[in-house]
Amino acid sequence: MPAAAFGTSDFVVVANRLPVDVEKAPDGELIWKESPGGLVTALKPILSARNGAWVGWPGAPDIGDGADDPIPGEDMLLVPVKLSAQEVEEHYEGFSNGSLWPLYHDVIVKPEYHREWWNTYVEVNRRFAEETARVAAEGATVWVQDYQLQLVPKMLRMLRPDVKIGFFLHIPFPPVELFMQMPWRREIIEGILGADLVGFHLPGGAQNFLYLADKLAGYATSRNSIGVRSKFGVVTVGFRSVRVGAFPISIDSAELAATAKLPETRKRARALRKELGDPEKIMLGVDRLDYTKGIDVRLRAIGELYQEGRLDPERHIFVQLATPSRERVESYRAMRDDIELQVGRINGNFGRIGHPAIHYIHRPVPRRELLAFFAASDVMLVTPLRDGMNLVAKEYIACRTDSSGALVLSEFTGAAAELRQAYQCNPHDLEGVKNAIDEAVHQDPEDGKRRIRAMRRQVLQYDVDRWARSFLQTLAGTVDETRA
Ligand SMILES: Nc1ncnc2c1ncn2[C@@H]1O[C@H](COP(=O)(O)OP(=O)(O)O)[C@@H](O)[C@H]1O
Ligand SMILES: O=P(O)(O)OC[C@H]1O[C@H](O[C@H]2O[C@H](CO)[C@@H](O)[C@H](O)[C@H]2O)[C@H](O)[C@@H](O)[C@@H]1O
Repeated sequence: MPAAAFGTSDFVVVANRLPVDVEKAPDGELIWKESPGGLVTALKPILSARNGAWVGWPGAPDIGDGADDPIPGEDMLLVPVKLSAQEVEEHYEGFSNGSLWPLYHDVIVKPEYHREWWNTYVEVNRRFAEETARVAAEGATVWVQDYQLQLVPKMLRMLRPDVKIGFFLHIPFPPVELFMQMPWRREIIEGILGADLVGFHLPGGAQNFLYLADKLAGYATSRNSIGVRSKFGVVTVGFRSVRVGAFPISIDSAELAATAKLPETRKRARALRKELGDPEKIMLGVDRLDYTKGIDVRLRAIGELYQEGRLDPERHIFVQLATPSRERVESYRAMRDDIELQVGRINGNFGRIGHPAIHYIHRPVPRRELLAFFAASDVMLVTPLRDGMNLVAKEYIACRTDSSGALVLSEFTGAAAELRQAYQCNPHDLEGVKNAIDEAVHQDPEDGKRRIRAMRRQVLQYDVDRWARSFLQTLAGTVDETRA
């Protein structure tokens, strides 16, 4: 366990969440658990390898003095920013997940804009900036993550002009017609432009941002060449140049593949198939329970495929693993009710005693068990209405070490730009989703192998280390911009 030593970290990641969440047991004892989501999955190996510091919220409101104690970390210094219940309600549940999240995900649900939420968002961003300013060593590299902290780059620059600042957005950045809804749109653009380098998953997000920097804030931008000769656009902010580019995130592919290949994982995968009644085909969904993920879409598609006899509930079963997420936000509660109603209805219509057509688990599954599920499943269903990247799709591909399996993938994920050989579908077109599932379940095994092999090459070559290196080398100015 590294000792807390402020002002000495050369590499600092700042993210809304720490990689571990705290829970207070009834006896007051603090229990630490891995936190949910792809951001943590991606950044944990990067920070462990670099021995840096991670500034973040420990994931529970009002935990008192306990979290000042050293936090169990793996080769990194964990620096908690503790938030009150009101701050969690207004910054995390309110402005981050009630305003920004739906706005940036194509307004799938209607965003709400409240001044109190915004004021708390500003305050919490300030706290993160101040904590980071204390931790970072002279001339450190600071990498700020995601939509919850878009004001931190500018605030930190004012406190610590000596540090290099990168900002990466893990969710889509919306087009101008949507972003213009945001009452504090100019403040957000200015906040992000405090960074030296701004990264998005896809060139489209970078283009949207560059357009808005010009239109809203009046900065000179060069943006025509993203994705053609150069991967970067530039915004001129006073005497500074802010580079803007696309850096698609990935996973620790080799580690995942190696773990999926272990005899224990294979044994567990075989046991899982048995426990599920040895069906001919297992379809799998793995998501945070979020309305962006299109869990309802795939359930509707499967229900209709059973109804039409194109899938057989005796032979083709579906397992949905759903991690609870943002449960105090109303739209999440409503979506959970809808999904659980659908699961019940489909099982009522097509299951029998001891043999449900759909298995639904509403809790996180341990990592090893999850990899066994990937290894055991014939068809992976990833059907978001909108998703920044979707690491689950890449994890499934990495775990298919014998090149069997099939991936049904929504065109509205960042991953679709790389995983071209998946059975791609438009999640708004139910017939299209049904056809993609039907094709994947009944694919020719040789064609399936060709597809998985091509996707494995992509995922193994472009892993999370390459993502981080490419971002950090660009930030350090040590990369040829036309070839990165
Ligand atoms: N039910 C679950 N149990 C365990 N891990 C999960 C579960 N659902 C999702 N995960 C993990 O959380 C991460 C989700 O990342 P991603 O697909 O990028 O979406 P997001 O970050 O929006 O949740 C992946 O690493 C995935 O394996
Ligand atoms: O912290 P939570 O509110 O529980 O949410 C978990 C994370 O969800 C989002 O993940 C995104 O990042 C992934 C990695 O880049 C990407 O693959 C996925 O498409 C995104 O949805 C969110 O952006 C994170 O900040 C959250 O921690």
